[in-house]
Amino acid sequence: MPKKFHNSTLHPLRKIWFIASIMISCIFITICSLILGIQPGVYRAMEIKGFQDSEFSTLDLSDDTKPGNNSLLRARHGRYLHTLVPREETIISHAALKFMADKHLNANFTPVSELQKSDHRTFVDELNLTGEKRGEKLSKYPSSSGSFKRYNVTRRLPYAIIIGVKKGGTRALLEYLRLHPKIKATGPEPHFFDDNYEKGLEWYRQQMPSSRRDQLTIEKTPSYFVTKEIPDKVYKMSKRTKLIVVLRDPVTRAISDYAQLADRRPDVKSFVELAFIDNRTKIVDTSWAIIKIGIYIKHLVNWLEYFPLKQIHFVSGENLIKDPAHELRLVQEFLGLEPMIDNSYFTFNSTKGFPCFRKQVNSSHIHCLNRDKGRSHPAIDPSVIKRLRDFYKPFNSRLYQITGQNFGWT
Ligand SMILES: Nc1ncnc2c1ncn2[C@@H]1O[C@H](COP(=O)(O)OS(=O)(=O)O)[C@@H](OP(=O)(O)O)[C@H]1O
Repeated sequence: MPKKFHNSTLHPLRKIWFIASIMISCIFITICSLILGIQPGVYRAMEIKGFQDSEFSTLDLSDDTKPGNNSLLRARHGRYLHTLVPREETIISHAALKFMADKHLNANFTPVSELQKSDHRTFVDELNLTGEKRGEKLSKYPSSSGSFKRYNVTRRLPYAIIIGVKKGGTRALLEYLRLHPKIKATGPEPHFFDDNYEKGLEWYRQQMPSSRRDQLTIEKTPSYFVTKEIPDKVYKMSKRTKLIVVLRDPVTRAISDYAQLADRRPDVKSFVELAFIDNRTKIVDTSWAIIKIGIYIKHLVNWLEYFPLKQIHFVSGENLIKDPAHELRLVQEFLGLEPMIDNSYFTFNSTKGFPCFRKQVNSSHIHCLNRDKGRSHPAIDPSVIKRLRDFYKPFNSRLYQITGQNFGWT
């Protein structure tokens, strides 16, 4: 098996769509299709990956980039290979450089258009992904050595999405994740896949915050989880998208959702009137959205048609309040990040009844979510609560079974 290095530091060239790809018997460097403006596929010695398939999700194109004086690697073993070493700020992975040096290999250039003419095989599953546009502005950040290196700062389609659930604690989770230096998160919910889909992926990308190439972009729109058509749409954007769902006891969730509704529409009917088809028989009205959202397993099944379970991370909404650092550790792990958000960021605010947090670990300034998070709930008769708990029980059991996670709702 050839050993693969994913080179996330190569610097592609303007005009001439060069590829940075090295294949010398055991080294194979891949690069993202977007950079080249060509479909993912295998082009002789190089592999072009789809946008999200490649961590290299930036377009490092700048107007002043020109081919440098280095030249393409030409393999000695009958196979040719291509890479680019255009200018001094172009960095090839150390592994590749060392290998080249060890083998006394030279560099050279070959336009991608030429490579495309030669044998080409397309990966079917990564077609038509769009992502970042060419020619985005480059920003400068000081490197650790004190000199300036070019880092591509641009807006990127999300690497992970908090897809639900409404009133689960999604805002808290997003704000906590924002504390991680490798995470960039949206502010408002973009509602791309439900309300703005016709605007296209470029519109969606524009809703994202700018990020460096070593940062992950995350958005949250809790309505995604319960909308049937959305898994397909997310899959079409990228089947690699990581999905996060914050789940909270469906009965408390329903009451929380109702409390918000009643805040906005004081003339709304009582919870009991809406929750049951008939108050006397106490048949639960499953057509009421506030009830329907809580049948989590039903919605999850739609996602599982497109995404494997291991690509979906479930956060316990209750634990997120009780022990945010623990839940955050699991999420950071899931995202493949070094765990940096720990206990030292959180402090429990007993007046609010929720954790609040500091944005910098040493800061004395504490932030809490605003007043529409953690609002007081209307008092609901215990018999109503019991009836709803009984209603959700079989669905919850199935959820525990499928996810392998017991959320402990009774
Ligand atoms: N730190 C902190 N501060 C305040 N609130 C917190 C926090 N952590 C979790 N929660 C719970 O988040 C619930 C709101 O969930 P969402 O943010 O998903 O709501 S929304 O769907 O975006 O409207 C919100 O629901 P309510 O208590 O019913 O308001 C809270 O229970």
